[in-house]
Amino acid sequence: MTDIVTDRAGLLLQDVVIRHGDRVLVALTQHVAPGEVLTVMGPSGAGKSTLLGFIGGFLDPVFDAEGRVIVDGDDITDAAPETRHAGLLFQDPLLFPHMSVAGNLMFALPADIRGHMARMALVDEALRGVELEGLGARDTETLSGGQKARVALARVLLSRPRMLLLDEPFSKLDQALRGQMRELVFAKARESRLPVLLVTHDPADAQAAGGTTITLEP
Ligand SMILES: Nc1ncnc2c1ncn2[C@@H]1O[C@H](COP(=O)(O)OP(=O)(O)OP(=O)(O)O)[C@@H](O)[C@H]1O
Repeated sequence: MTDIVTDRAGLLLQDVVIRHGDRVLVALTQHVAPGEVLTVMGPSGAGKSTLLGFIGGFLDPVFDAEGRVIVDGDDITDAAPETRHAGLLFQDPLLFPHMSVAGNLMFALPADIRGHMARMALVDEALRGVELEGLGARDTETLSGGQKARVALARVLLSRPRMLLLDEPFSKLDQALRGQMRELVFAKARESRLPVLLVTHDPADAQAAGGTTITLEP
């Protein structure tokens, strides 16, 4: 066991080992401070998405996992996925099609925020936060790739996450958009003091993230 203080803020992965049969895919202990990024790199099949699945609570049962996932001192290792409050972003923005931007964002708002006006105000604020002010009424199908990525980010932030788990979220964007989007995501994480785990194949993402980078072995 690694001797680590578990009550500090941020995301702590303590003595995590993930196996598939006899193969050890992941073996690590890492702490990600609020607002900081841990970048996970490594070749295809190394286990990057598997690690995200373990943290988010959606690890396929073909894997054996041990170790603890601790967020702001709370041990969530055995918690149901929906109670972990992980904000997930993937390559694909996964927006609900043929629904307005505001409709997509409304879905993410916690149920304890009541009243249409209060909910709309939060949606509008979230849209301003990702520089999409005034686009609430648009059908998501009519948005550009970069705009869809911003809506996906706004939706995740509205869900009041305790951490961000990002699986190659910039890889479908072209070079210029990719740079803008990663700056926006990292800025929002710092602003909201969210620890971030970023899976990527792009060393430029790791460099822009500025935190620790680990490389999983094939
Ligand atoms: N449901 C599953 N059943 C069996 N093997 C699986 C399953 N999911 C993943 N694997 C295997 O586990 C290993 C790790 O997969 P994982 O998706 O975590 O890799 P990755 O590093 O994210 O790869 P990529 O960069 O291609 O996304 C791979 O060998 C993969 O084939």
